[in-house]
Amino acid sequence: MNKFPILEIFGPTIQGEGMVVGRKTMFVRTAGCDYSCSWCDSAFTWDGSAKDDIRLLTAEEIWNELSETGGKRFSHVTISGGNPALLSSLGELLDIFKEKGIESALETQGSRWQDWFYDIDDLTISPKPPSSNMVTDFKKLDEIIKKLIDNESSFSLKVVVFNDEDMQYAKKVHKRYPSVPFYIQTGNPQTTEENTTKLVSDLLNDFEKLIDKVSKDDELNNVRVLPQLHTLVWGNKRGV
Ligand SMILES: C[S@@+](CC[C@H](N)C(=O)[O-])C[C@H]1O[C@@H](n2cnc3c(N)ncnc32)[C@H](O)[C@@H]1O
Ligand SMILES: Nc1nc2[nH]cc(C(=O)O)c2c(=O)[nH]1
Ligand code: SF4
Ligand SMILES: [Mg+2]
Repeated sequence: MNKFPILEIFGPTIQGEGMVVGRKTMFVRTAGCDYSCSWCDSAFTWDGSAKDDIRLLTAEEIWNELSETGGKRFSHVTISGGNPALLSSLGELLDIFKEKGIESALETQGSRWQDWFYDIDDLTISPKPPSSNMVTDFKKLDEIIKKLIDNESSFSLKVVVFNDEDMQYAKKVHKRYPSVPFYIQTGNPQTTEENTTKLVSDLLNDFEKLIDKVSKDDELNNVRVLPQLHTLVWGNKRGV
């Protein structure tokens, strides 16, 4: 039995981001990432600060905990991290979902491929813009996107935008893969702010500015602009 490093299992809540925003879902958050984005809102998955909370669980144990936590009140599970695509055997969990009639979503940055991506219902690839300090391997990303297009997978691209340079990057990604549904998401620069009223007010301002930029840009006609809905509701709270 393979074991997977798990940091959080929570829900039901709503998917706060991207292609299935608003969908009622459970979350499974894996530990470990091959990136270290400067603004990561889940840095505890890779910076060592929550290393004592990591549990090694089998797919069956993850399923049992999802069932105990969510009861009969869910039909969809989102796998996020960290980068869940580091886990080559995670297909074992997707086999259980299939058997139980549960739909799945994945959040990953497009740095690694796994064949179990084919079994995900709503797959989000979120390449990282310059403000993250990460560098996109476009050869790898090309390979991943080609496989998903050839398989007719339901997937999207989501780029978080903090500044004009990020917007240029977002445009470059959208141009490179014009047939892939494209989402632009507000960046949260205050991931440790505890004053939710202030945070939400600032984020709504940033969201408005982002909408304005996209509205004025003739290369961004076929895109969707979204905030992180969960952050607008719960601020930087974990496990929601
Ligand atoms: C925490 S990541 C985990 C999954 C995967 N490592 C990835 O980055 O796609 C989940 C999503 O949150 C986004 N995200 C992380 N920090 C953020 C921030 N400060 N503001 C807005 N979105 C953020 C990421 O870009 C990604 O789309
Ligand atoms: N409600 C909610 N929606 C989310 N969408 C992506 C999340 C993530 O951290 O990957 C996330 C999260 O942590 N909570
Ligand atoms: S790739 Fe995702 S989890 Fe990893 S550091 Fe970046 S935002 Fe955080
Ligand atoms: Mg998050």
